[in-house]
Amino acid sequence: MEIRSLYFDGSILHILDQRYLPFEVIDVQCKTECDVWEAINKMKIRGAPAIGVAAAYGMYLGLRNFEGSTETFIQKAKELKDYLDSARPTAVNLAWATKRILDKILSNGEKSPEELKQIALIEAKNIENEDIERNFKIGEFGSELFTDGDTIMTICNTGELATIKHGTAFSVIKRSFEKYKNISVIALETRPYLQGARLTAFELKEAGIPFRLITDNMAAFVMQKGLVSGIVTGADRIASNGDTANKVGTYMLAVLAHYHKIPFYVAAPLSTIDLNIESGKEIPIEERNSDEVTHCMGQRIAPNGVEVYNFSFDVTPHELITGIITDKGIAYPPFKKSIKKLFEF
Ligand SMILES: CSC[C@H]1O[C@H](OP(=O)(O)O)[C@H](O)[C@@H]1O
Repeated sequence: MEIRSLYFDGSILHILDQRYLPFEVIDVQCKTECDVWEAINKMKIRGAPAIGVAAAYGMYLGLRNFEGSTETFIQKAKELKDYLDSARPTAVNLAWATKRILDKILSNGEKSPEELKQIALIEAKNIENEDIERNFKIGEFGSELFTDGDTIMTICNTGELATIKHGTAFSVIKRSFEKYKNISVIALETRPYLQGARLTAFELKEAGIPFRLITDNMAAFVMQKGLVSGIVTGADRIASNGDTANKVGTYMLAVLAHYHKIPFYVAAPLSTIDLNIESGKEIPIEERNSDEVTHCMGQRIAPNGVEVYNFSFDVTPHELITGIITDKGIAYPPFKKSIKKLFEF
């Protein structure tokens, strides 16, 4: 079954509501920028690259019925970017995508609003199509790091549902499975949204890749038992020094990998690298509703009124990262230098 996180039919942005997977396939029809904002904020669609593409289409949906001068059209586009960027703060791909659309409009400021609407739509389609090629290349580069018989651990979901196609860390896993014998996966369930149990397990099964699903608190023991050859995770924002924000629990894996001398890789397109920040200290970490912690699949599991922490991401210091796999190649320490070099290609 072909899994698509989203598709634009020329009028409506269709989003697969991931909150109900793998049990129900529900199509969310986004007709306005508000529909897109809600789809991102409520995690109907999630995954850094996927929310970037959704927001790019959200810019078009917010502009397509605009009437007025080019000057007020540009002002509207700037307001739309700020609005859509506010849906979720951590994944830089969101703001990167809306900036792509705004910059395209600004560089064509002499055109009419009707022409600029089409330019915005074409740029959104470009961002969508580029994601496919980028992720395929991530898989090619990353699979060079593995060999026959390897077991790859991963957290959260970085597959087709988090991107447009191939995935990021999932692309490395899939390409390794295609190239080598006896590749298998250990996937963390990834509380509280259960991206691993609900989405990655679904995608691995669809792909016919052997895997074991584990609870997040099993990760250390599984590593101590020597069952993990390497770890590949996704990323939501990578600072210019290589510090990486990713799903909460990633930092835990990195520390454990360091202790157990297991290679720890991050996989992401260049659009996930934020050269405007020096370190992970500057990355905004999203905190979500406490219900996600006190409930599981809508079922209350904690007493009423308990206090929680619900950090949706954490930051892995670059010192714990073996390499960063991108669509332009693999960056190795010192990351400040190697990341900069990737942008020169
Ligand atoms: C290739 S997806 C990158 C990243 O996004 C996920 O977060 P969320 O499910 O909250 O959107 C997770 O951190 C993935 O690694």
